[in-house]
Amino acid sequence: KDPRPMKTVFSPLHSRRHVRTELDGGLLIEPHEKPSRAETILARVKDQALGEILEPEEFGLAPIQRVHTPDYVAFLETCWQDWLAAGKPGEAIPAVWAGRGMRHRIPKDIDGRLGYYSFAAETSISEGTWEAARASANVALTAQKLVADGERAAFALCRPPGHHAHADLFGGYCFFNNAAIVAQAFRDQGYGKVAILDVDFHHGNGTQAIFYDRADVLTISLHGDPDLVFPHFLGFEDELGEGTGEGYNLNIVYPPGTPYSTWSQGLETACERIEVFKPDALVVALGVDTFEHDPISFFKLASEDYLSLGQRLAQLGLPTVFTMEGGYDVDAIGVNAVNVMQGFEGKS
Ligand SMILES: NCCCCCC(=O)NO
Ligand SMILES: [Mg+2]
Ligand SMILES: [Zn+2]
Repeated sequence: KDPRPMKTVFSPLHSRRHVRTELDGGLLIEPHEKPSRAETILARVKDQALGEILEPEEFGLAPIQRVHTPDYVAFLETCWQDWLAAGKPGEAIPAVWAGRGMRHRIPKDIDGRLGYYSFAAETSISEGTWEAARASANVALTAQKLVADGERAAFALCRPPGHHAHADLFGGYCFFNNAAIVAQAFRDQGYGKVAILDVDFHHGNGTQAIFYDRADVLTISLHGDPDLVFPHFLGFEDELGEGTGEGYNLNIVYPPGTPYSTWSQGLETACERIEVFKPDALVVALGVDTFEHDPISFFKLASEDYLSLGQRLAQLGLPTVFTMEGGYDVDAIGVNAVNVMQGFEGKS
């Protein structure tokens, strides 16, 4: 049991992601996934003296490409300049996809490549998105290194988030799947089994897909019913994994209005599954859009429930990396995210 306070990893480069648009309800709105989210959490970490705050080390592309395909990474690196070179007036937004009966091949044109490499249209790209996404992955990998070097737990204050990103798809405000990159880094460093627990309101579709046929990484997500909310096309309870991975994916789905008293039953099921799996490390994809006042979600967790969540996770007794995912009530995001860490550290 490590008595030392939990370290937080944060990069000011998150602010290089500052898109002006998000397609929502037929309008281009101010994006929910905005810089003040990370700044508010950072301020709360400092206000609560949670622990030391570190800037990330540079890990390069190799650990990213252990999860994401080289062509996808290359696409993200040049997307904005390709879009500008094509003379487009606005931010880069995908608008065309291969529907049923069409071909999944990689077009030359930037509009075609935006569609090929995404699954949703709300996630605009502009200048600095690449740099911010790379920094977010470095934040996650620095937290993983802290834990691998002996810390009991570390908080990767990631922005942009990652759990919706597939091996070669962006969407849901995500580009690099930070939680998956951390899990794969643990595996590459000899941790035989890793569990990823996604407590974000939304299904971690990217994380599920990346490890779906593998038994060495257990993926679990609690989330709003995909029949009703994003990501709509994955995250149902009958998705159990495939091939070698069958039995190593668990989705726990809840309806609108779900309070912590109900949600925590799913958390208990998840924790019991993790205990049976006996992993060598735990990655928690931490979204706090489960909050009762979150503008885009429909669960009813209260701020104090995040203390309980942290306490429960600590009881697993595993080396733990938290990767920041969603949460859009910016006034409350700092208290809610840091409550998880303080609960983990024993605060009730
Ligand atoms: N209308 C798009 C909603 C994207 C989901 C964002 C999120 O918080 N995922 O965890
Ligand atoms: Mg989730
Ligand atoms: Zn979310």
